Amino acid sequence: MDEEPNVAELQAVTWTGDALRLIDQTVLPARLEHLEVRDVDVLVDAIRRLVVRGAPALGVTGAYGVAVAMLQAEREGWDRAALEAAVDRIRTARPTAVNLAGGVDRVRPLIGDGLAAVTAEAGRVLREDVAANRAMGAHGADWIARRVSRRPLRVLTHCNTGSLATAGWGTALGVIRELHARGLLEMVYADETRPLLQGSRLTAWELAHDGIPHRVLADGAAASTILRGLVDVAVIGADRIAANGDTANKIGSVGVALACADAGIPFVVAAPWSTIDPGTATGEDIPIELRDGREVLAWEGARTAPAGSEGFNPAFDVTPARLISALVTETGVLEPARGRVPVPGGA
Ligand SMILES: CSC[C@@H](O)[C@@H](O)C(=O)COP(=O)(O)O
Repeated sequence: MDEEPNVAELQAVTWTGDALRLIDQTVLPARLEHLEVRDVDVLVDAIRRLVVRGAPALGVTGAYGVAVAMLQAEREGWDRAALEAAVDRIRTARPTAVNLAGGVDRVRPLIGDGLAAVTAEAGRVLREDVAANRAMGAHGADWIARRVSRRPLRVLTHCNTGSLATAGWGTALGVIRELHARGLLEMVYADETRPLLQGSRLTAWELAHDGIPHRVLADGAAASTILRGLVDVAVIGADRIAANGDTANKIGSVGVALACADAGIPFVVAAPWSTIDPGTATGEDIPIELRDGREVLAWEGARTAPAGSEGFNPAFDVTPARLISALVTETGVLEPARGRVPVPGGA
C-alpha cells in the first residue's frame, strides 16, 4: 500500500496512454491497488464488481472505455459493428448512474476521428468533473452556512461521494471537505452503507486521511441519530436525477431524507449537471439496479443468513423531490422541495 496517499487528490480513474488504470475499490481500505484494463470484458466485469463506482467516476470510465474498446478492436481485428457492440456493453454495464451512458455517448461520435480525439474528449470529461466538484463544494458550503445556524456543524452522509466516486475531490464529500476547510465542521456521521460498505470502507478512509472527525454508524442508526438532534444537515450524492428533481442514490438514502424531513433539518443532494437526466421525467422512470441477492446474505464469502433465505438487493432508491431541500450543482443551488427543479416545466 502507498504511504499516506493524498486522498483528496486521488484519481480513481486515469488513462495511461494505452490502458485505463482504476483504483480497485473492492479491496479498500485494506490495500490501495490498481487494475490496468485493456480489455472490454475485464472493464465490464470491473464496473459490475464495483472496482470502479460512483456516478461521475463511471462517467469518466465510460468515456475512456471507448478508447479501451478501440485499442482492442485494432489488436483483434474487429469490424465497426463489433466495436459498437463492445461500446454498448460498457454503456449498459450498470443501469442507474446516467453518467456511465453519458460518458460513453460524449466520446462515441469521435470514434471515426481516431484514438487521440477520443482520449482528448475523455480527458475533458475528467477535468470538467474535477472543476464541477470544486464549484459544488463552494456552492454547497455557502448554502449550508446560510441555512443552518448551529456551529460547528454535524453532517450525515451516505455511501461514498469523494475522490473515489468522482474524477477527484467529490460531490457531497466535496461539500463536506469545503465545510471542514472553512472550519465549520464538528463531526461527520458516515452511514456504513450496506451491503457493500462504501461508507465505512471508502468514505471513512477518505475522511481519516483528510483528518476530518467522523463516526461510522450502521445504516439502521441514521434515523434515530437524526431524530435525537445529533445531526444538523444531511448531504448525499446522486446516481440519476429526473427532470422533476426526484433523485436516485444508494439504497438507504430515502430513509435519511424522511428522517430529515421529520426532524426539520435540510436534506441536501450534491451532483453535477451530468447526473441530471432531462430524458427521465420522474423517479418512477429511473431504472434501479437489482444486484445479486447473495451480497446481502453473506460477507466475504461466509454466509450470514440461513441457507434457505432468499436475498433482495436493490442497489438504489429514489428520494422524491419534495424531500430535497437543496440540489447543489456546479452552477448553483436549486431547491426542489420548493418547486425549483432542474428542468423548468419538468413533470
Ligand atoms: C458522487 S457519487 C454519487 C453516487 O454515485 C453514490 O452516492 C452512489 O450511490 C454510488 O453507488 P455505487 O453502487 O457505489 O456505485
